[in-house]
Amino acid sequence: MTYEELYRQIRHKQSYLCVGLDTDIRKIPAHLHAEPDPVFAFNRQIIDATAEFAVAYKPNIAFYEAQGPRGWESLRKTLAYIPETCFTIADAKRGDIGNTSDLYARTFFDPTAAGLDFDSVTVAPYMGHDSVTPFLTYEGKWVILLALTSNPGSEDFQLLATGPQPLFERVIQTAQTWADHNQLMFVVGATQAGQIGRIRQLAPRHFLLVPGVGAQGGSLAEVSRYGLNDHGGLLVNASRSILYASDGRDFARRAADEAQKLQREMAGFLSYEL
Ligand SMILES: O=c1ccn([C@@H]2O[C@H](COP(=O)(O)O)[C@@H](O)[C@H]2O)c(=O)[nH]1
Repeated sequence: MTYEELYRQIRHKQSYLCVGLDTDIRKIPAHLHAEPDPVFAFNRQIIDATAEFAVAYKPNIAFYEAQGPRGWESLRKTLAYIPETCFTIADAKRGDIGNTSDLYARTFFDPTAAGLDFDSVTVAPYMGHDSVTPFLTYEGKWVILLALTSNPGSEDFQLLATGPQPLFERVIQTAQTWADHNQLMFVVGATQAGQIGRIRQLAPRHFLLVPGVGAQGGSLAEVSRYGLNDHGGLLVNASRSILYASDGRDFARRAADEAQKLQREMAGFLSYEL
């Protein structure tokens, strides 16, 4: 999906919601365990219930890998089920020496390899340019680079001063020499809303993937205030607050309610920006 297509979806749905498919087999409603593939049965109903409110879906790969071969199959079916009009993110946080990154990229971007054809993958910047650029050789595919993450440990390295700037700012600036806003996004935690204005100055056109509203307590209002640009420019992710709004038979309806609540709030912010 291109930058302009993503923007069109944001305008059309009046939403920059990304639903995180962090599907934990231990948390899904009991009645789904009778299904042949409980994780896919859960995801299918979540996608059906939320697709009108969301422009993106982000399966977190850990939740599927932890299930072994069954998990990879659930992931493959889930990805195939997500509507074409939605942007897809493999939240895998990969990155290694060049030939290894090359294989990670094939895993998520080349459908003839592992049967997966994601639009994007999250990548850790720590190993530098040659660990990231193999992902950028796929036309029409995106790298979403970890910049300033939502967790408390983000302080350990990302905020360390490197000369006059914290390390995460150097990541954002240097990465823009590898790819432009048509192929590169940055992860910025919603819990870091105080930094989003500065990040917008450094990367005015790039999309920011913002996890951390809902269960982690980040503020959608603050993120939107400082992060929106003239193309939306944000994908705000919520996982647990949507997926596990109920653990009963009404889980999909309750997930839709949560997604709609976020979408309505987003529509209010977008009406000033688009
Ligand atoms: O900085 C980061 C980067 C990634 N994540 C991921 O996003 C979701 C958040 O889930 P919630 O349940 O909405 O808290 C999850 O997959 C994380 O691994 C993040 O939270 N922060």
